[in-house]
Amino acid sequence: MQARAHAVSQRSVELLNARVVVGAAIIRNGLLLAQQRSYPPDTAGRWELPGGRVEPGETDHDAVIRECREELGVTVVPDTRLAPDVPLRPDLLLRAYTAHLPEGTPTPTDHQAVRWIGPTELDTLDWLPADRVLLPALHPLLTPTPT
Ligand SMILES: Nc1nc2c([nH]c(=O)n2[C@H]2C[C@H](O)[C@@H](COP(=O)(O)OP(=O)(O)OP(=O)(O)O)O2)c(=O)[nH]1
Repeated sequence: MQARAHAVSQRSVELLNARVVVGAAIIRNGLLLAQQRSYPPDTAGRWELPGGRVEPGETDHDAVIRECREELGVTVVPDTRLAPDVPLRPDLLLRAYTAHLPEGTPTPTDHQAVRWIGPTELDTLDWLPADRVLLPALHPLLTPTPT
């Protein structure tokens, strides 16, 4: 029991010191923008939210805006936290924010592709494992496209 308590508290300490990767859940017209990684080889082809590591001294919101400018060439407006943080490694957390895009067309700079995803496609993409944890929080934000 003591060993387990030690392991749990050790993990809490690690997570307190963890770096944050922000992910932007950009929603427009009831669709979510997903992007497909092109590197490294073990994750190439899998889907994720736009985003990346928060730099020292930077706020989460600033990091969302910077990463989306770098990766998509557009200026998003971050809104609220989407869900609890998802641990990626002992020293890294994924923190997702909802965001909106007042104008512009996202164009990938270093990803294979970007796609606007509706509610019926959401579960079918080959998401990175941490992003899969976010899918239940994303579903209520998406609306079916009228046929
Ligand atoms: N951006 C982003 N990264 C994610 C998501 N889910 C997930 O597991 N990751 C992982 C992949 C990477 O190991 C790490 C972030 O890497 P990154 O390549 O996007 O971030 P970065 O631009 O700051 O990193 P780098 O290229 O400078 O190494 O987080 C996600 O939804 N968005």
